[in-house]
Amino acid sequence: MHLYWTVLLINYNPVHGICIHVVKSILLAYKWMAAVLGAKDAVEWIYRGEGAANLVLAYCGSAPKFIHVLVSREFLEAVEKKVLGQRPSWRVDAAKVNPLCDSVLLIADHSKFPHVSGIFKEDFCVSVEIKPKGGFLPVSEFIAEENAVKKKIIRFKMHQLLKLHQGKIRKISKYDPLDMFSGSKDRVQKAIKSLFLTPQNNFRVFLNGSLAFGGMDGSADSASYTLDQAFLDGLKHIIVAKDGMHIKYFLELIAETIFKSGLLDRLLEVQKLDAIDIEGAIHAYYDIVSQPCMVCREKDGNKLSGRYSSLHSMPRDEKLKIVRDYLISSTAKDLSLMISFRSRGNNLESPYKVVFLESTKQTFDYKASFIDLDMKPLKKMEYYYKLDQQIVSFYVKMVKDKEAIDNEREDEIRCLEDKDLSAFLRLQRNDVSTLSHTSN
Ligand SMILES: O=P(O)(O)O[C@@H]1[C@@H](OP(=O)(O)O)[C@H](OP(=O)(O)O)[C@H](O)[C@H](OP(=O)(O)O)[C@H]1OP(=O)(O)O
Ligand SMILES: Nc1ncnc2c1ncn2[C@@H]1O[C@H](COP(=O)(O)OP(=O)(O)OP(=O)(O)O)[C@@H](O)[C@H]1O
Ligand SMILES: [Zn+2]
Repeated sequence: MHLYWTVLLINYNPVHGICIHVVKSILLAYKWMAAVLGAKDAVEWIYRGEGAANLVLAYCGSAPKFIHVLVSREFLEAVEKKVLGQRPSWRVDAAKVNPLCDSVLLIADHSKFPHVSGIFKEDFCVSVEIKPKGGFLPVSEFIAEENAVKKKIIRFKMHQLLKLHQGKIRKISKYDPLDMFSGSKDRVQKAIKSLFLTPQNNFRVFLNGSLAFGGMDGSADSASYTLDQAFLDGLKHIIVAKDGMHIKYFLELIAETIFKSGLLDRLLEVQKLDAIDIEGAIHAYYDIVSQPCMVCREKDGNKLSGRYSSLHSMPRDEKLKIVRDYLISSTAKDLSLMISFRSRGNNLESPYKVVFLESTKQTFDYKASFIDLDMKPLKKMEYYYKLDQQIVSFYVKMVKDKEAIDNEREDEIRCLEDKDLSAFLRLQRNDVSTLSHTSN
């Protein structure tokens, strides 16, 4: 018998105008789904995580699998009440479950292997969730000179400074997406280690579907990254290491899988659909929504808008393609990758891909999936442009401030050196005179 573990996505009340497409797609199944979940059914749904738009619950009951599920207001209210204690308070304040939804979306739980009873005795499963973010430096000719730093420094790194300044994070991430997407095994390993050291909202580990490491709330600054004993004990079920270095080997396993699977190479291709950067795409956007181009209007003062005339004079379908590709790329820059592992043991019939971990000489089944694939909405384009400019200008300012501070420090050091030198010379002169006194 196959028992599928599923997760349930409940749309929040769209107070911030978020995501109604999930609800729309569910209504299609209305006619043929008979069961409606009631308040008592909430016990079978456990909190899995959440983002800005969705609250994600995993099914732990034994009912047959479904694809779309109708729900009652009572079920939604009971679920909201049930998980309240587990949700981060800032998420609770930011959004409520929409009690008017009459249906929710069931999707496969990618943090587990579907359980097939009788085949696997040791069903222990460890999963990682990685949000790799954008992994390439733009080369667009439309990037303004004052923003040229974007071609050298990855956005993630610049954004970290702004987030630190805004209090969204307490320390700068050690992670560099350029390592992750480098195609070099050593650099992928470095990226995984960095994620482990500073997971923020980019790295989580689940043991048998329950969060074991990293922040649950999806915020960039989750408080508890402590390694609890349960996590270490859990890893011992998967990784066989007499030297006790389970974490080291686990990180190697993740890096090996990412490197071998080529998953990020394919993701990078999609990210690169953003060929002309938001500084180019924004012009096409204004034309598509038939609004005057605010960027050209602003730049008119310094006679730079001519530079974008090639974009404004393009045929409409090309402009549409630019914007569509930009939004697809943005989705690819914000999605997460989930990889689940279990020890393969002697089972040769497994339908899953295999990875071999050289350090422990173990073979693992793995399955990898991308999650959070909701297409970014067109209306975000203006916001993307503003955020991009904010990130870059803040970074440039910080670098300039730092240079100024460094220069000031150098001056101070020079001054101090001068003072020390003259003090030293004075001392020497005194010594000489003392010496001459003594000799007299
Ligand atoms: O702009 P970014 O790079 O900060 O990405 C946002 C993410 O922030 P991050 O920097 O990864 O912590 C942000 O993540 P959090 O909610 O902060 O965990 C969202 O994923 C947001 O997408 P959406 O608005 O929910 O569709 C993301 O917005 P998009 O820009 O991808 O639309
Ligand atoms: N299919 C899945 N299997 C297991 N866990 C999942 C699945 N989908 C989502 N999750 C968990 O729930 C969390 C939130 O889901 P998701 O990112 O889709 O929500 P969102 O509201 O769209 O987030 P965002 O703010 O990034 O847009 C994920 O980070 C992940 O931990
Ligand atoms: Zn323009």
